[in-house]
Amino acid sequence: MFRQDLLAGKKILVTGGGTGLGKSIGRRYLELGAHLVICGRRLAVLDATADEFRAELPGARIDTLTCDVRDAEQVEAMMERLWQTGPLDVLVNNAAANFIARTEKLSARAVDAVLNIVLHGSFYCAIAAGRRWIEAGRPGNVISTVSAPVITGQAFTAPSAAAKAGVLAMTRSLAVEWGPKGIRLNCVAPGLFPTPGAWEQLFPPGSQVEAQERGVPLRRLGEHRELCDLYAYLAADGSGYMTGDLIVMDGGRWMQGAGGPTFRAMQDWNDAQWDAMRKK
Ligand SMILES: CCCCC/C=C/C(=O)SCCNC(=O)CCNC(=O)[C@H](O)C(C)(C)COP(=O)(O)OP(=O)(O)OC[C@H]1O[C@@H](n2cnc3c(N)ncnc32)[C@H](O)[C@@H]1OP(=O)(O)O
Ligand SMILES: NC(=O)C1=CN([C@@H]2O[C@H](COP(=O)(O)OP(=O)(O)OC[C@H]3O[C@@H](n4cnc5c(N)ncnc54)[C@H](OP(=O)(O)O)[C@@H]3O)[C@@H](O)[C@H]2O)C=CC1
Repeated sequence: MFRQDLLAGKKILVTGGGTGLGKSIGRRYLELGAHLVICGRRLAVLDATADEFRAELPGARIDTLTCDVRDAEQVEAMMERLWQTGPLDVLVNNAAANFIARTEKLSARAVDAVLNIVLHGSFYCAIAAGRRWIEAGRPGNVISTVSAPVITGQAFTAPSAAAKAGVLAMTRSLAVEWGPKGIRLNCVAPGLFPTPGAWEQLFPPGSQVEAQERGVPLRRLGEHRELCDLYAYLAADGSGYMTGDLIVMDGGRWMQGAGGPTFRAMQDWNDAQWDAMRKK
């Protein structure tokens, strides 16, 4: 889809880049010539991913940095180290946490566990990068991973929905505040893109009442490559006029809600069922 050197010369940080979607996005950035930096809390996970990438893509430039994004001091220290080898061009706020629970049963620590990673972590990273871009008079680019519940809300995952909605509000606020300085920010809301992390937390064995594809108008799950190409586009200069946007890539899943189960069932009606309905 893209020229192989689309991202050559760009240094890109993917938070939570050692696993799941962050790992897939990082791999795509490397394929397209970027200098990739990944961070997360577990160095062994980051190093294993980096080793895998180096074996797959000889010559790939990849650095690993441990950082708990909940801690503003660790974020500052990470950015300082990262900048020592040259400025960052793109920040991808991907690190997140989520779990299913009845909201009235959540402890304060449980609420904070999600809000601190998703909302505070994304804020700390955006400010630490943004301040450096502004001081240096450089353009910047922030891509934040949110989810469709920023539009709809989502029962039993209220802290994640609220935190991601906060990240969208941050994105739109800073798109205006920092736009004149050449810094742009956008959000991506992926639908169902299987990863061990998300599936362990959100779809435990036995919890499914129907095949997950049934809830998606396009009747399939997302492929990582499809999502990664969107992140590649957003990281590239060719998307330079996009800012403050929310791009949902979910096969139409989030729009199912308004029709309810009856209209959803109609997606699978045959001609006889439509004829019977007309004759009534
Ligand atoms: C298509 C649908 C849209 C989906 C959108 C979003 C998807 C995702 O974000 S998927 C990403 C999934 N990946 C992860 O969650 C990985 C990171 N997760 C974690 O690190 C843990 O799961 C964490 C969130 C619990 C944080 O770990 P840690 O900081 O080590 O926290 P503790 O284990 O000490 O727990 C803190 C606090 O939270 C309570 N708690 C933990 N799990 C649950 C639960 N399932 N239900 C209720 N409460 C939970 C835990 O008990 C602690 O509270 P206190 O007991 O009061 O101390
Ligand atoms: N998979 C899907 O279908 C969907 C995913 N998303 C979003 O996509 C993103 C990736 O999720 P996914 O790949 O599925 O799940 P993962 O669990 O694989 O990814 C979460 C990543 O965040 C890192 N992380 C968690 N807490 C911290 C922290 N405090 N500091 C630094 N890093 C941290 C984890 O690494 P470590 O534990 O080592 O710190 C891990 O690499 C998330 O933003 C998620 O909300 C949104 C909608 C759907």
